[in-house]
Amino acid sequence: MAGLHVRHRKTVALDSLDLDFGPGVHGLLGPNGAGKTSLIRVLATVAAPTGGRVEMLGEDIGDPRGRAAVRRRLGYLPQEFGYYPGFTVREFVAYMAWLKEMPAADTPAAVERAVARVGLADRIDAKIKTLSGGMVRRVGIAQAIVNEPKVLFLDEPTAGLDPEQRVEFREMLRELGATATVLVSTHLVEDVAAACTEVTLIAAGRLAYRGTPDSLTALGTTADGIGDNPIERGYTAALRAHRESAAVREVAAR
Ligand SMILES: Nc1ncnc2c1ncn2[C@@H]1O[C@H](COP(=O)(O)OP(=O)(O)OP(=O)(O)O)[C@@H](O)[C@H]1O
Repeated sequence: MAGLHVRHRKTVALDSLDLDFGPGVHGLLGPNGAGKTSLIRVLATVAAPTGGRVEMLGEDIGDPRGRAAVRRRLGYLPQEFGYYPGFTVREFVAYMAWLKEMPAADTPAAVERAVARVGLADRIDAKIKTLSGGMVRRVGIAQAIVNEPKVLFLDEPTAGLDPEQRVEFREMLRELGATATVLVSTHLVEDVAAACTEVTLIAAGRLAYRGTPDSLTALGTTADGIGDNPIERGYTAALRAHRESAAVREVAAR
């Protein structure tokens, strides 16, 4: 993507962002209001940017035909996902497969595979309204992966999962990252350390840091950050360094 700009009324959520994501699992980190959801919504083609260009899977998503082609190969779990409480898990995931224009003949097996992958095979015919919050989150992940997407966007996917499910989820992320580009927004720095191949940190709509989880951890052992473990210290140190250089640039521009 190049020069990506998103504005919500007077708030600039993304400020001329230039980024590329290759195969693997990318952790998207940043403080509240950094612009993570705004970025994911544009990449998932549910919101149009106010400026800039995004190319994905060889298509320009600013073009309706490119967007339609990408949507069939894309998976998206929104931060808050809407579902029909009276639907069963099977019905809901099948409905999402239909929206993604999957061939009807492939859908039943694909639904069962996706639901099994998130550990809900035994609840596939339960109504969603009877599931716990963490299980509903897993239904959200199942609908995102039902079409075996080449690009997958997950906005806070581990919110509401219990510790055991989070560990299982990280394992699934690593598997998904072997064949797809996965972008995961999270506040849980330890999820990033465990499952991501690359970390992108944004702050106030700009790129603040990019590197591997190991390089962020290394930063936490040498730089002056705060946190309970090296990667958390790396995160806070990178954020601080970015804010200091942004302040210097602002003074210089006056
Ligand atoms: N619909 C909206 N109307 C007005 N302002 C918005 C809207 N959506 C987002 N914003 C603003 O845009 C900025 C970026 O928000 P965004 O939700 O993308 O951040 P985030 O990094 O996902 O935050 P969080 O970690 O809290 O989920 C924030 O200042 C937010 O207040």
